[in-house]
Amino acid sequence: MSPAPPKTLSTVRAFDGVLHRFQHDSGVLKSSTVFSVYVPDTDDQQLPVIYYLSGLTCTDENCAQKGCAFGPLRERGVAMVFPDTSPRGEGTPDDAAYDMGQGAGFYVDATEGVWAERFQMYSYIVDELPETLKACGLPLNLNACSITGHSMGGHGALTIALRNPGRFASVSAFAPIANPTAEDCPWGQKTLGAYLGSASSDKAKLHDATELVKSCEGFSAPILIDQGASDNFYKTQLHPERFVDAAKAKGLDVTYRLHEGYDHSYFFVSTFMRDHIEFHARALKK
Ligand SMILES: N[C@@H](CCC(=O)N[C@@H](CS)C(=O)NCC(=O)O)C(=O)O
Repeated sequence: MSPAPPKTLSTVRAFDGVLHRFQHDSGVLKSSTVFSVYVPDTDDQQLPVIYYLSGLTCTDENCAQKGCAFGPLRERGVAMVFPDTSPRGEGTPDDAAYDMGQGAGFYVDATEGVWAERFQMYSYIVDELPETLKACGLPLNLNACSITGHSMGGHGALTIALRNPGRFASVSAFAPIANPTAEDCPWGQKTLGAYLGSASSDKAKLHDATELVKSCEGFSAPILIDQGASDNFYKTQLHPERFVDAAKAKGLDVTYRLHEGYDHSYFFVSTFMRDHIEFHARALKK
């Protein structure tokens, strides 16, 4: 079934391009949802696309406002799509804590309890969002795409890329939650446990980049991961080196950079955003 056409909420000019904000009724999320797309000015009707998946508590706006992505996107002639991080609105379940419920969809298809009906962010990003983008009237080539994300969104980018080999030209992550089913990842234990029944189940391991990479077949896209050494969540939640070691053992093309002094915030993300955009632009041949 074709998704309902999106409605334009706003357009704003920035860095010789336009940030478009759309709303649509998502059949997958069973709610109204919002996403943004930055499109640099161009005569090219076939711009490649980078999907940016945000972290806990974020909407489509955090990275658009603080990620410093537009200048490098304009220079390379690449568009960027910023989805929300969960379903929202009337009738959508939530949790009092910031790390579960609205703003914390974890890019999985929930199967348990109140979450199962709407918390279907994996299917939304993989299937419904690209279909919806086709109806936006923008000059995008949705067959030429890469994916990146921050924290929970880095987890989303890595797991979605690994589960869909050949779909993304490249994948990158800023401080990803890289091994969420591990006992020393409280975010994964709690929230994947709630959404999928148990964080140690085979179902949950399909949403764990470190577990997926150990058994991935046919995946050859280059991978870039940046991590701040002064990130409070580095050793207590994220564990990026576990993914990097497993990817290297598999012979994958992975670059890992640990940056002294950087924390988990958008000061860190924005510092290295240009590198990520250039990394993806090379893979997208821009
Ligand atoms: N609020 C949480 C942390 C949540 C958090 O750090 N979220 C990150 C992604 S994991 C973020 O991007 N926050 C929004 C922002 O900085 O704009 C806490 O106090 O520990």
